[in-house]
Amino acid sequence: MKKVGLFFGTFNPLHIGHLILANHLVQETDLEEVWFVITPQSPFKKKSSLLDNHHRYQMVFEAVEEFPHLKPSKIEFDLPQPNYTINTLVHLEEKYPKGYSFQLIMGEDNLKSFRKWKNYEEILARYELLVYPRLSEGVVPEDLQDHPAIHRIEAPIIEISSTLVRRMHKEGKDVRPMLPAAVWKFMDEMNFYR
Ligand SMILES: Nc1ncnc2c1ncn2[C@@H]1O[C@H](COP(=O)(O)OP(=O)(O)OP(=O)(O)O)[C@@H](O)[C@H]1O
Ligand SMILES: O=C(O)c1ccc[n+]([C@@H]2O[C@H](COP(=O)([O-])O)[C@@H](O)[C@H]2O)c1
Repeated sequence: MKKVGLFFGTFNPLHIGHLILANHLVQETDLEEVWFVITPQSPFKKKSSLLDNHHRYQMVFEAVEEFPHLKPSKIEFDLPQPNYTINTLVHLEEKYPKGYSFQLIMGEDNLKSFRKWKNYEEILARYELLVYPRLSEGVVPEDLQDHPAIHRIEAPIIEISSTLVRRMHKEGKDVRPMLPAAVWKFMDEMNFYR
């Protein structure tokens, strides 16, 4: 049984915060692989300045190419939008009926609003959540604090965001240290987020 951690996001673009976290999980937990699931349309996010799915995929693909345990996933590209994670999980179980066991990777910020996710109770009944620390406002709801399906894991906190990268880049500032080299190269060549 291959243990796969699913890391959902818009990755607009992927930055080193995402990459460091995914690598940390693969190195420090019993996850064999982490899949970056590129979400076409996140339920609570606006579509403004969102690059085409395939361009976001391409950047993840190039960034993880040299890391054999990290993979990009297009699984949500043909699913209805906005992309509810429960639907994707059902689809994944159909596509990989044997040999894989999936867990969800989630930042503590998302856990705080997790009760707004579609069918979150069903997700918790069927999947383990690996929750890593983030700096964020608010509190984790009491019923999720000691939930048996929720596992806290240690990981470095790197508080940068794609929004910050896009904003600074648009202002003509240097963002290269925040991006994997391949992401920067593609973004620059394609004139993204200008
Ligand atoms: N610096 C970070 N460290 C760890 N996890 C992060 C970091 N930034 C975002 N994440 C998490 O990674 C997942 C995918 O992130 P997403 O693509 O939404 O990036 P983002 O940087 O938050 O984007 P945006 O600024 O465009 O909203 C989300 O679950 C998000 O909480
Ligand atoms: O299923 C839901 O209801 C749901 C609600 C919000 C977010 N998600 C998933 O979580 C991912 C990260 O969310 P966000 O808002 O931090 O970008 C996003 O790409 C979706 O895959 C899922």
